[in-house]
Amino acid sequence: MRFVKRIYLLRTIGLGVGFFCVAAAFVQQPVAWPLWALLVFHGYLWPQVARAWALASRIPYRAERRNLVIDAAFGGFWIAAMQGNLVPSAVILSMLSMDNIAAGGLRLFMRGLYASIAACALGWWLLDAHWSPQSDLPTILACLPMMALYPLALGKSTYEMSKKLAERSRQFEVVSQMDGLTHLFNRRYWESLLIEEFSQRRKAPGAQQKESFLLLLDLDHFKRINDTHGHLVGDEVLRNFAQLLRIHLRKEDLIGRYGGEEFVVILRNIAHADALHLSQRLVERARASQDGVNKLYGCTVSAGLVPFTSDMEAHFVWLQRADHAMYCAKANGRDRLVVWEATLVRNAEPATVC
Ligand SMILES: Nc1nc2c(ncn2[C@@H]2O[C@H](COP(=O)(O)OP(=O)(O)OP(=O)(O)O)[C@@H](O)[C@H]2O)c(=O)[nH]1
Repeated sequence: MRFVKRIYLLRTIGLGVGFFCVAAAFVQQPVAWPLWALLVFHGYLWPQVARAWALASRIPYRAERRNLVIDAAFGGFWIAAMQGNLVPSAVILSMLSMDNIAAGGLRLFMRGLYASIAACALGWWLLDAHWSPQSDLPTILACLPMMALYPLALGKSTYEMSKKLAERSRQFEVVSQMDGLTHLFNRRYWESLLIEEFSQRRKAPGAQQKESFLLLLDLDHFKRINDTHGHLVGDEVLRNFAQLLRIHLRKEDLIGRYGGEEFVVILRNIAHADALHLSQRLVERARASQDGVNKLYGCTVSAGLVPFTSDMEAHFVWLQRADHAMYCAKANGRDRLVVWEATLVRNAEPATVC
């Protein structure tokens, strides 16, 4: 529909001023009234007819491409009717080509060209035309508005469209990075941020004064929320917890939903004591959010915190350590923070201390 609207505007301008090119050639070499009538129809009625026809069809975009080929055929016919009057013929051909290549690339351009050649040959034969390429001064002058106005209109319309496309693709990019429920970063995108942070830290370990931490948070007994209150409330808890993270973390922290009821945060460029304090505060805030607007329906959170250390060979080691620390928090009774350290040994018995 938008394509039809765009072409309608361009066609109205193009044919409105193009009328004068052909009309001037008809004055230079007089023609019979049916050709004048056809010219008036093409110049001022055809844009309306083409739009209505395209909009009434099942696939307006395809119908409009067909209309563009008809435009090209009209162009070819006018060249024959003007007996090859050189300046208006060249202007019409170049404007039509520009139109078709802009609207449908080389393929539409070639289809338009064939249609122009066929209609020109048919017109030449029907009208028994004679090659008469001279253009007098009034004809040349009548072509000037077309040469000046139409490329401007087409350029403006193409610019507007590419601006819209750039905006759309930016929106798509943002949407593709987000988790639909919580509007935090989704796992795929967040993991790419983790890889980036990891490689920056590996490349230049001393570049930042402070450290980077990975924090993994998992809601406790979340299944119970779903089982007791239903999935809609479960979703609400996930959204509320995401909001809690947004409120209490810093703007440089990269927060993602890792999956289900698991959340991950990269705490960038932060002192050890601050990372610890921030993470501990999140656990306490979750515990305190049992009612109020952002309530968690009794859910607490278990968290694992891991500093970046240069002995990690890959980003997933960082993740594994965070998972390990979080698992220890669960195993130690949940609702707590565990900071990873090398002595932390995963125990086979979930109930025992890590
Ligand atoms: N409402 C809702 N539930 C989800 C979503 N994603 C995962 N879940 C549920 O989250 C629950 C996770 O359950 P478990 O893995 O047993 O974890 P838990 O109950 O939190 O237990 P612990 O982690 O051991 O404390 C499952 O019931 C999933 O169906 C979601 O997007 N919305």
